[in-house]
Amino acid sequence: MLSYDYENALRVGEVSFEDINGVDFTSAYSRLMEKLDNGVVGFRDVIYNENLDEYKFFNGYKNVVVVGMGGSILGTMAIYYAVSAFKNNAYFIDNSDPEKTLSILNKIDLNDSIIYIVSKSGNTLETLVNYYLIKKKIGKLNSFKGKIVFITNDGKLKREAEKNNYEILSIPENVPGRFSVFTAVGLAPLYSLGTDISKILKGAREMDKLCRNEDILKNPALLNGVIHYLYDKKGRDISVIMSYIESLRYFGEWCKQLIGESLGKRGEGITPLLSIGAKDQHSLLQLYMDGKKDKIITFIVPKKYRLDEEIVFEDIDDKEVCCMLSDIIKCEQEATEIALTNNGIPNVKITIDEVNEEALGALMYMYEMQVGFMGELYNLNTYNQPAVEGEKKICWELIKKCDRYGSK
Ligand SMILES: O=P(O)(O)OC[C@H]1O[C@](O)(CO)[C@@H](O)[C@@H]1O
Repeated sequence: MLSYDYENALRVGEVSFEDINGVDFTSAYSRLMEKLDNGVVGFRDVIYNENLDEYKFFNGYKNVVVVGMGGSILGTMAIYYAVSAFKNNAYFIDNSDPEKTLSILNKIDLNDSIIYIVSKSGNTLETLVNYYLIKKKIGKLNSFKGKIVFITNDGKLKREAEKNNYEILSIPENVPGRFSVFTAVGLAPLYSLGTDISKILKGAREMDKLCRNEDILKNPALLNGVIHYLYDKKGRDISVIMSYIESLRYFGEWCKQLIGESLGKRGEGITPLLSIGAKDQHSLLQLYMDGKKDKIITFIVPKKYRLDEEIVFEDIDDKEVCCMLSDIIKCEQEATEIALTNNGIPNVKITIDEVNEEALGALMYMYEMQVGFMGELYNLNTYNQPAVEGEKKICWELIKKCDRYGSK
């Protein structure tokens, strides 16, 4: 399912096995388990939800449109682009970029679409405006035969959904947005996208068994968390997440928010930097090899690529080589790992069998637990994001000044 190799982070670099034993990870483990057992935070409970029928809306629409920001859409995108990368029936409206949003809405038939409006607070500006834009487009249709589902708990969007009798799904209040992929937030749209949502949860539950292990060497989430915590303390506060498959690009985007928004507090936190192999060997490997010693690399690699083919080519010595396409990218990852290790750059590797629902469930749950453990190590509130509120207040004031008809 998933294996975690950490030797290259202890054999080279500034962190030793003794350093690990010097961290009171047992207390951090206990504090997180207590929070999970007492329901202070609920991202573990939701993976044991047996009643998935409430997420299973009619999935016979040609288009699935998801509108949301941050944790309300990134988890869905991570799994969709990983598992369904070869389909093209999903449209993610995840920004306030008019070109992107209008290029989607001007192209698709909203009558043959199921539309998810996702916002836990119900007050996120971008999601609100994008909803009103869709409402405007629907208003111009003779009749709307699509379906609109709101996934929200509160705010303006909840009131709008109730006023219009739209379908409403709720999110457990004790699950922060960036931890909500295993709730209606991810599972309802992913069901409409033809993803096997029960396999996603199966993978998460398998990983949860490992994450409950107090033996750190058998608990990948705890061990990876302690290693990254220690390297941060040694000055390596940039966590490069380098996936050797394009379909994990949005998994990286989801990780970025999970790590950055959970741990970036009180002047602390590690900085996620996303890379895709093998291509970023030709853009950032120089920096990783010979730049500031402030990075630790995490490789994420599949054992098997779902599409593969034999290739025959001549190498630079004009010698014929016959191999599989996947042999090329696997050699590139191995060569990069060896080169970085030889250069004293610490690195860890997460290997999954292949990119599928179970693997994504396991991988995403591992990172949720890792961030949970790290939040306890830093002794901070992992689950809020107070620093983002200032910008929102300023933006709402500026928006009022944009009102073209002065209806203050
Ligand atoms: O789901 P909501 O309430 O629309 O919030 C969207 C995102 O905005 C944030 O609150 C940050 O502004 C994230 O934590 C959250 O995932």
